[in-house]
Amino acid sequence: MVSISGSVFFPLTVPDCSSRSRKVAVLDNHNSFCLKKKDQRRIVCNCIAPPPFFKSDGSSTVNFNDSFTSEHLSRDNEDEDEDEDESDVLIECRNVYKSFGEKHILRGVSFKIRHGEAVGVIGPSGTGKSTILKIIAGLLSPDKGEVYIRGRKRVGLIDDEELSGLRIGLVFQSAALFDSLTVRQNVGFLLYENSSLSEDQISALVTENLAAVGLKGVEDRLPSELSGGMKKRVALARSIIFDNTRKEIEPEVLLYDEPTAGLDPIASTVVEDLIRSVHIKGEDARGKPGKIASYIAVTHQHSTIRRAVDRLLFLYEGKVVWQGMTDEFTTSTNPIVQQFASGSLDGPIKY
Ligand SMILES: Nc1ncnc2c1ncn2[C@@H]1O[C@H](COP(=O)(O)OP(=O)(O)OP(=O)(O)O)[C@@H](O)[C@H]1O
Repeated sequence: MVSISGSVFFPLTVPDCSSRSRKVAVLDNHNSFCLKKKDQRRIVCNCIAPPPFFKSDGSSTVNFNDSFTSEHLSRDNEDEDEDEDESDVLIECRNVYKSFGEKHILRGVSFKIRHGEAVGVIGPSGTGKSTILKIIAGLLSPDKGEVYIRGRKRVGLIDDEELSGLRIGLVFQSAALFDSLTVRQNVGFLLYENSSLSEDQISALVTENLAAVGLKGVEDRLPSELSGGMKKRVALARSIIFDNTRKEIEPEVLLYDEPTAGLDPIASTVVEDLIRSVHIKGEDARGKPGKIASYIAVTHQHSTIRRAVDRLLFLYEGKVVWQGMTDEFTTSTNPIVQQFASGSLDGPIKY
């Protein structure tokens, strides 16, 4: 199942969640919010049946490899990797193009995200980093090229509801909480809207997921009663909550759009550690393994590159021009990477 976590969907009138309001405002193709009836909205979409090597908790019975162990220039066509094990690929963008009017933003972007990976997307402003996240989330469609979700080509946007196999959550830079809803209603929003769980079951899940991000006893507070850092935690809890009574529980990929932008260095560290903690290779605030299978973080922050991700994709002039492990970023001899890492005005990147 590909699902878009709560951050994307905003209630138009935000009544009492228990009434399970039927109208929401959703992000349209122009990045603004438009009205849709709940019946027309398909949060669950573009899915494939989970292959047998995934267990009900989203973990895998096969060995997943870290896909890139050394830096390399990206090839235009990753189909060449015929001998590669594809069984752990959760998301693949293949030769993706996207223009906005005369602005040709993405011009053949190709990469794969594997189970267990923590990937950063970096590159100069305006190169389409957020755009690629929105395409992966199904909020925008590519003009050309394909997005594969666990090996199945996605057709259409988030309105497709035929297949299952992966949940995708998009976490915006701002916490984007609903001001007039309590923390409980914010975190449980998608479950109130889309599950058949009882109020008590949702409430218990909300408390559990808040505990995973280190928050206790805040369920009845309004967002205005929280600090900025607490709001980010609540937003993260809203992104990781899911209906755990379902027979098949799909792995989840989280997409973070500049999660530490505008934060001071210490607040950034807190968020970076939080991102690590909800990943399956991390340990959440309760000391339990995180639930997020893989994540992609768009970032400009050096601290986030160093602390929160393992592998980097460098987007420039519409393509992935370099990819490698984070420790290779500062030692790379690639002139584009060197200029970006040093912040120099001299080099191939022109502003
Ligand atoms: N819906 C849209 N309609 C028109 N233009 C758009 C739309 N979305 C993005 N753009 C344009 O596409 C370009 C890439 O935008 P995007 O936000 O993906 O870049 P970015 O690499 O994330 O930038 P930054 O690092 O500054 O956040 C920008 O010039 C932006 O103005």
